[in-house]
Amino acid sequence: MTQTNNNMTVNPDLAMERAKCNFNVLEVTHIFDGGERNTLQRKKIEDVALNSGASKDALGEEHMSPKEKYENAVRKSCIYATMMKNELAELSGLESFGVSSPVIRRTADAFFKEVSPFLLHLGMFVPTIMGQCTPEQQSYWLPRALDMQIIGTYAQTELGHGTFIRGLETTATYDPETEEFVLHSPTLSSYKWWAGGLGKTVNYCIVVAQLYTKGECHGTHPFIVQIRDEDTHVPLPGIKVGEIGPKMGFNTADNGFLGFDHYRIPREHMLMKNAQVLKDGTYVKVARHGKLTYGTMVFVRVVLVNEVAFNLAKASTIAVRYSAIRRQSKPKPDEVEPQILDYVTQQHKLFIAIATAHALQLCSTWLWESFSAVLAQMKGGNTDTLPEFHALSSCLKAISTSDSAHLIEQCRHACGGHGYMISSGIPNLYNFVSATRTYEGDYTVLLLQTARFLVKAYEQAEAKKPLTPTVSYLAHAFSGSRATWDNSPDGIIRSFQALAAGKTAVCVTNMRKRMRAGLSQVDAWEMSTIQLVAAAEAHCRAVIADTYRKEIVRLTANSSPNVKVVMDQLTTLYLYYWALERTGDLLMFTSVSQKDLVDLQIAYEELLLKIRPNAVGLVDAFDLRDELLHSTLGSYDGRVYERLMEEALKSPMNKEPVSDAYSKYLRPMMKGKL
Ligand SMILES: CC/C=C\C/C=C\C/C=C\C/C=C\CCC(=O)SCCNC(=O)CCNC(=O)[C@H](O)C(C)(C)COP(=O)(O)OP(=O)(O)OC[C@H]1O[C@@H](n2cnc3c(N)ncnc32)[C@H](O)[C@@H]1OP(=O)(O)O
Ligand SMILES: Cc1cc2nc3c(=O)[nH]c(=O)nc-3n(C[C@H](O)[C@H](O)[C@H](O)COP(=O)(O)OP(=O)(O)OC[C@H]3O[C@@H](n4cnc5c(N)ncnc54)[C@H](O)[C@@H]3O)c2cc1C
Repeated sequence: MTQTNNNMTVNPDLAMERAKCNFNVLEVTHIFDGGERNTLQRKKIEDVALNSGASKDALGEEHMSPKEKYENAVRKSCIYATMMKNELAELSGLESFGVSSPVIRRTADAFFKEVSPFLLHLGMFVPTIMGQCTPEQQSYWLPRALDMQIIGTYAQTELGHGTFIRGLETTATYDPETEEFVLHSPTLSSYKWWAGGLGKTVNYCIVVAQLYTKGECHGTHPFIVQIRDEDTHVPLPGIKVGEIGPKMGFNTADNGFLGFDHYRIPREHMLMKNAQVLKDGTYVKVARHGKLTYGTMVFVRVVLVNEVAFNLAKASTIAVRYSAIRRQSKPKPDEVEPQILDYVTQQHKLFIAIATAHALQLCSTWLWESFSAVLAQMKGGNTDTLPEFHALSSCLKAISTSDSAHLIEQCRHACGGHGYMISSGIPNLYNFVSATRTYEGDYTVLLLQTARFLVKAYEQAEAKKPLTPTVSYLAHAFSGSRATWDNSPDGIIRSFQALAAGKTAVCVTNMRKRMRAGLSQVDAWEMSTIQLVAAAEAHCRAVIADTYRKEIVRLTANSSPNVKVVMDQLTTLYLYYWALERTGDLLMFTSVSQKDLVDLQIAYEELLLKIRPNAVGLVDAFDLRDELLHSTLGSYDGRVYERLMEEALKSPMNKEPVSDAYSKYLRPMMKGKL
C-alpha cells in the first residue's frame, strides 16, 4: 500500500499486524474500487489533489468560530473547484467540473471535516438541470453551472413540509400578460428551509413550487430562480434569504431559508422537460410518468449508498487500527495486556462494519448500473421499470444510511473515550451520516414506499402473474410450509427471502382482516405500518445479501486463493451476523431449530477468530489516505497517543497559563467576593 511518507515510523503493533496479514492487500483494494484501472485513476487524482497540502488548515476547523469555519470551507471549495477545472477534470475522465464522480467526491473529503458549501451545487443543482431541462434550457444553464459562473442549490423542503412534497405551499402563478411566473410564500410554513449553500453561498436555486395557470393548480414543478445579484451577491428585491443556524453536523454547508414576496421570473425558467406552460398559459404534460419530477431525488438516493459505504470504510479503518495499538486489561495475569482487537466482543463490533462497507460498496455499483439501464429505457419513452427501481433505491437508501450510521456509532464505542474526541474523526463521520438517514427521504417514509411495491407484488404473485426480478422470490410465498433452513450462504439468503415474503404475507393478511372488520384501506394500511416497515427492511436485507454474495463470487473468480478465502469469510460473516440478529423471525418463517441457531452462533464466533489476523490488512485495503481520515486514532502509522497530545496542545485553551475566567469568576467566587 502506498503512503505519502514512505519513511514513517509505524507503531510496532500495527507493523506486526501488517506482517501477519496473509492476503494480497492491493487485490482487495482493486475489488473495493471496482477494478485495478479505477484504483490507478483514483490514486492519480488523490496525488494531484492532496500532495500539494492545499487541503490542510493551519488551525483545526474545530477551533474556528462558525463564521471562520464557513469562510474557510468556501476558500477550500474554491481551491478544489479550480483544481477540478485545471488539473483533475482530464484525469478523472470528466468533461468538466460539475459532473462529479465518487472518486472526486471522496478526494474532496480531504478538504473538509464537515462538508463543502458547494455540495448541493454538484449533488442536486447540476443534476436537476441535466435531468429536468429541455435541450434548449440545458444548453443555456448547464455550461454556466458547470463552469461555476453561477452556483446553485435545491430548495424543495419548507418549514412546514419535507416528506409530503404534494403539501408544499410555495406558489408559482403564471401571468400570461408578462409571460412570467410569480413566486410567492403565502405563509411562514411555506418558507423554504434547509437547502445547502442557500444561506450565503449560492446565487441561484431550483425551487419546487405549486404551479398555477389559468386558475388551476397542476401540482409541484421545478423552477430555476436567481436569488442574488450575479455581481454584488446582494439578495434581489422580493427575496428574503438567510442561514438557518447551528446543526448537529453540516455546519460548513450554510443551509438556508428562503421566502418570496410576489417575485417574478421569466416563463422559460420553469424546467420544462416533463411539463410545459405555453405562452398563453396552457399546461402541457409531456412525461409519461407522473413522478419524473422527483428524478433528482432518485439520483441522490443512488449516490448516497456509495457515499455511506465510503464513510463506513473510514470509520472502520479508524476503529480497527486503533484497536490494534490499544492495549487494555489483563485477563491472563502472566501475560502483557492484550490488544483490544483480541477481544471477541470488539471483533463482533468491528468486523461487521468492514463487511457492511464492502456489501454496500458492491450494492452501490450494482444499483448505479441498474439506474443507468432504467434511464436508458426512459430515454426511449419506456417507464415500466421505474416503479421497481423506485422501490429498490428507496429501501437501499434507507437501510444503507441507517446501518452505516449505527455502525459508525459502534466504531466510536469501540474506541472508548478517545473515540469521543472530535480529533478521532468519528464524531464528524457520524454527524454527517446520521443526517443521510433523514434527508433525501426519511428512513420510515422510504421503507413504506418499498412496502407499497411489495404488497402489490405479493398480490401479483397470488394471482400467478409475472414478477419483476428483485421480488421474484415472492412466487414461493404460497407453498404453505416454512422455508427449509440450511446454513450455507445460499441457504441463508433463501431464508432472508422467506422472511421478507412471510412478513409481507402477514401484512396483507392483517390488512385484509382489518378491512373486513370495517377499517378503510387507508386505516388498515396505517395500522399495519410497523410490520410493513419490517417487511421492507427484510426485503432489502435479502437484496443486499444476495447482491453482495453474487458480486463477490463474480469479482473474485480470478483472485489469488487467500483473497478468495478472506472475501468469502466477510460475506459469510455478513450473512451469519444478520441471521443471528433475526433469530425470532427465522423461527417464525423457516424450519430453523434451536440447535441450528446455537451452532450458527458458534460458527459466527469461530469466523471472527479466522478474520482477526487479517483485520488490519482488510482496512488497509480500503486505501484511505491519512488526509481523508482526519483522525488521531486511525492514521496509517498508528502514532495515536502522540497525535492526541499534539492536537490537545493546539487547543486555544492552552494558549495562556491562566484563563481569564480565573480573574473574572473563579477567584472572586473562591474569595467570597462574587
Ligand atoms: C454528485 C453527488 C455528490 C455528492 C453526494 C453526496 C451527498 C448528496 C448530495 C446532496 C444531498 C444533501 C442534502 C439533501 C437534500 C434534500 O434532502 S432534498 C429534499 C429531498 N426530499 C425528499 O426526499 C422528500 C421525500 N418524499 C418523497 O419522495 C415523496 O413525497 C414520497 C415518495 C414520500 C411520496 O410522494 P407522493 O407524491 O405523495 O406520492 P404517493 O402518493 O405516496 O405515491 C404515488 C405513487 O408514486 C410513486 N412514487 C413516489 N415517488 C416516486 C419516485 N421518486 N419515482 C417513481 N415513483 C414514485 C409511489 O410509489 C406511488 O406509486 P403507486 O404505484 O404505489 O401508486
Ligand atoms: C442536513 C440536512 C440537509 C438537508 N438539505 C436539504 C436541501 O438541500 N434541500 C431540501 O429541499 N431539503 C433538504 N433537507 C430536508 C430533508 O430532505 C427533509 O428533512 C427530509 O426529507 C425529511 O422531511 P421532514 O423534515 O419533513 O420530516 P418529517 O416528514 O416531518 O418527519 C418527522 C417524522 O415523521 C415521520 N413521518 C412523516 N411522514 C410519515 C408518513 N407518511 N408515515 C409515517 N411516518 C411519517 C418520519 O418518519 C419522521 O419520524 C435537508 C435536511 C437535513 C437534515
